[in-house]
Amino acid sequence: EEEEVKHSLLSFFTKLSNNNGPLDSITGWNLTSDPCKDRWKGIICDKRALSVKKIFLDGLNFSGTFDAATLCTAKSLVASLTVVSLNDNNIRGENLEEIENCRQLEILYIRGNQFSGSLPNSLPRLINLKRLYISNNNFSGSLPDLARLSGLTEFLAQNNQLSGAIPNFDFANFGVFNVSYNHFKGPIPRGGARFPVSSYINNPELCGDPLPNCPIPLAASALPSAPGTQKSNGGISRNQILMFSGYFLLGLALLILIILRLLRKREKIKEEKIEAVNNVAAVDGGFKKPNFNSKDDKLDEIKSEISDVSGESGVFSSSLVVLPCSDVNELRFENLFKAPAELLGRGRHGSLYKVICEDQAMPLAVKRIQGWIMSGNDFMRRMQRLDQVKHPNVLPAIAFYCSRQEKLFVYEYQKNGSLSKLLHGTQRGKAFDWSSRLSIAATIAEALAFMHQQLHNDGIAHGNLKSSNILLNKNMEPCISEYGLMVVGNQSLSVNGFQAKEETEDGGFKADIYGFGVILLELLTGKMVQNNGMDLARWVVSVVREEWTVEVFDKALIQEGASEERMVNLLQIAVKCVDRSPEARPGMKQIARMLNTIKGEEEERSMDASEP
Ligand SMILES: Nc1ncnc2c1ncn2[C@@H]1O[C@H](COP(=O)(O)OP(=O)(O)OP(=O)(O)O)[C@@H](O)[C@H]1O
Repeated sequence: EEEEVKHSLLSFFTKLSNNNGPLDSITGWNLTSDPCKDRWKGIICDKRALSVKKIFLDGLNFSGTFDAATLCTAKSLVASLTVVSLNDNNIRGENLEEIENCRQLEILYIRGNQFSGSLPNSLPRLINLKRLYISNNNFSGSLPDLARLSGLTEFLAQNNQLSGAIPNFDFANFGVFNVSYNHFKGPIPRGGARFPVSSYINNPELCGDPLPNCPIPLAASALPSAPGTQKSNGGISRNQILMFSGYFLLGLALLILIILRLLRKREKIKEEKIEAVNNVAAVDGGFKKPNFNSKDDKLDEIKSEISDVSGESGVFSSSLVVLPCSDVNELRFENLFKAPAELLGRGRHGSLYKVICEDQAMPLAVKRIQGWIMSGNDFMRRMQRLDQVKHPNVLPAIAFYCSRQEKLFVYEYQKNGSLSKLLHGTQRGKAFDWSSRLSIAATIAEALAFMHQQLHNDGIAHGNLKSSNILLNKNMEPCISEYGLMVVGNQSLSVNGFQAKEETEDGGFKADIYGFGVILLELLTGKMVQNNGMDLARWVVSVVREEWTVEVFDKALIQEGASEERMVNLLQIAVKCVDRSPEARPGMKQIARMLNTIKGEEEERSMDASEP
């Protein structure tokens, strides 16, 4: 039997590698060794090293064929094989119908290959299948009835040529689902609206929630009219009359709503004027008063955008507050708005502009947040408190502005970009080695622990911690930016793994821990974050649970020879930070301590290595 398994694996690999290429360079795959005991590359066996459980050959440049007939023949192999993962190669398919013989298969990942033609009709007979990734191939034709697979929880099929209807999946079971960029048509089955539009886009004939409604089929209007819907003498049926009166009433209601909104807007502008005057009064004690005399109405992009919302420019000028210890020359509101501004990003919570003021030595970054509901006095108190707590690795605001509808925050522009850019930007590939990553993680942890400790009683957490908010200063040291710009009970409740239902006093702080955990995962995996890091966290946790821990790490780190032991230690901290339950997440002080221990060990090792 063992021989049979070996033969079957070897012929499978030979076909995968097209009789050349990687197979030659992958040592150990031969008839004289044992796939489990001799740990063939890409093979994972059960704990007693008796049977092959998983085949994991992602990104190895295979350009041959996936022959399901060779893989799924040896009896003892098909009885134990649960995972086949061949993502990101250049493989085509052969005898795919035979896949049904690999009946224990739970995971089939063949994303990012050259598969074409129809999906095997036998797929729904893989009754243990839980995850199927076939995205970024050239599969065409309609999907087999995958809805029969009651255990299927993840299905990624984007970027193929698939057509026909989406099977009637029980979406309640799904954690991940994407069929975008295909040719699917017809209505999205019930429950499909659980997933965002991006899971369905670019299927021109697909319709229904969350996409626009499906057109009413023409056939229905061509049907003979039922009794009671007879046309009247004038040619219009009773139903049509009812429908038109419905439209008329709806139109009327809309008109009334618009008038009401306009009236309310006028009222708000009035209130805002009053509040702005109050704001100026409130800042006398703690802050430098702005030097202002603007009545200019030739404002640039930001100003006009803001004016759209407020309708009045002078109101804003009066409440720009410049913080005392900032390094800027007299910062005047009118100069800020006259200066050329470049939109750097429009995030979930606001927009960020780079502004170059003539009278300032350095460019500024201006963050604009809308819809933050907080009274002028509370806001001023918050900013005053934030200004009292300083840490060299937390970027302070230089100035801010507050109105009822929006807040502006002015920072020094950091030309070295963010941690997110460093990890995922065009510079990716430039050495960003393990010890630098570890050092950045430890520095952020210390800074965040300090801020949490100082501001705990004030209830001011960061609220939106993520790698794009970790900026690199001129010495390439990490600085936490935008601390305290999101408020618990407001925007932050739905972000960073912190759901409204879990609201507690410590909510914002626990959300920061989650955000920090996601940053650690980004540093370890090199992977991009989507969906507030929940996808990355879920993926890492599932891989770790499947005992593939090493597979999560960034290939650059593995190639560099980074210490697996310390990476695993860091991963363990990250996994604790992204625990679904906020109470189970450790505190920042404890995290900083653990990180410093790992960093200390790393430094000791490099000192040992450099000693003669
Ligand atoms: N002071 C700064 N100097 C230089 N770049 C900055 C500065 N602050 C932010 N950035 C960068 O500008 C880009 C846009 O910032 P923005 O804050 O709008 O994005 P975001 O953090 O993804 O969104 P949000 O905070 O609304 O969730 C990001 O890449 C960010 O790293």
